Amino acid sequence: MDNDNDFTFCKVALPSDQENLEGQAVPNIGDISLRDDSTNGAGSNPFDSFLWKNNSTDKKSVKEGEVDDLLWKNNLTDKISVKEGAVGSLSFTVTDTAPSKQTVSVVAKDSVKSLPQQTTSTKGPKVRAKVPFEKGYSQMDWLKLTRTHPDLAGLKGESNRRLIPIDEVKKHKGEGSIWTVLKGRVYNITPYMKFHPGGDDILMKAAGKDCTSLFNKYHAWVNAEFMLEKCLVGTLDESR
Ligand code: HEM
Repeated sequence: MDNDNDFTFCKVALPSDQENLEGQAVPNIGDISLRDDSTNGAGSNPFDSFLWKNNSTDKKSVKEGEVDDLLWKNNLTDKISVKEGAVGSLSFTVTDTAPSKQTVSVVAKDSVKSLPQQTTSTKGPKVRAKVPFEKGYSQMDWLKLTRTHPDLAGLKGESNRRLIPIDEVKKHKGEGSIWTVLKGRVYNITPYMKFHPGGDDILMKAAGKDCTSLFNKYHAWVNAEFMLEKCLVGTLDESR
């Protein structure tokens, strides 16, 4: 038989630029999952519009320095290590969030060029005063309560269009009844205390006074008008 016609054992050479790929695989490949990072998460969380004033991508797109916020939101409070590399035409990022769990994002190099916002920062996460919520006190639970409770504001039939002097607000700063003023509106936040993601201790700073500047200092983006809608007791009477 003429060996030139037998292709059975013909060796196929690798393209020269891939010759060294063998053995270059990501270690522990079995522990690595693939994640599509091409979306920025906007709209994927049912609370996005509930918690935040608008669905602007400002907060949720990953920009240099904003990764901390995203990590915090996803409860990734542990130290994060981010490794980047490239295999052929793919670049990858390995995010080590916990000792036993690794996540790798693989994106084509070309798409990275066309999406300049998909950058990561290896800067350590900021320490945020996030308080783990007690069972039954998540933001989902609060949303449900606002939809089912007949009188969260404790109005007992009174109108919530009443003008309320600050002196009256000051009287409601104790355990049984806690009012606050936010952007000119008076809210009975007593039922919200245990649902506050920053904790009820810090929210006590709002008790019996105008908390607008504190509120804006911590989270101006939070949609309090909507969240506390059912806690509205009136409008602050600024003339007194
Ligand atoms: C009275 C109306 C308030 C409402 C409806 C409210 C609501 C919220 C919400 C929804 C979050 C989670 C934020 C997020 O996921 O990005 C949060 C966190 C937090 N809030 Fe408030 N809050 C209020 C007032 C305040 C006040 C007056 C303070 C400070 C005295 C405060 C301090 C915090 C802190 C420290 C956190 C956690 C850390 C952070 O997100 O930076 N909050 N609050």
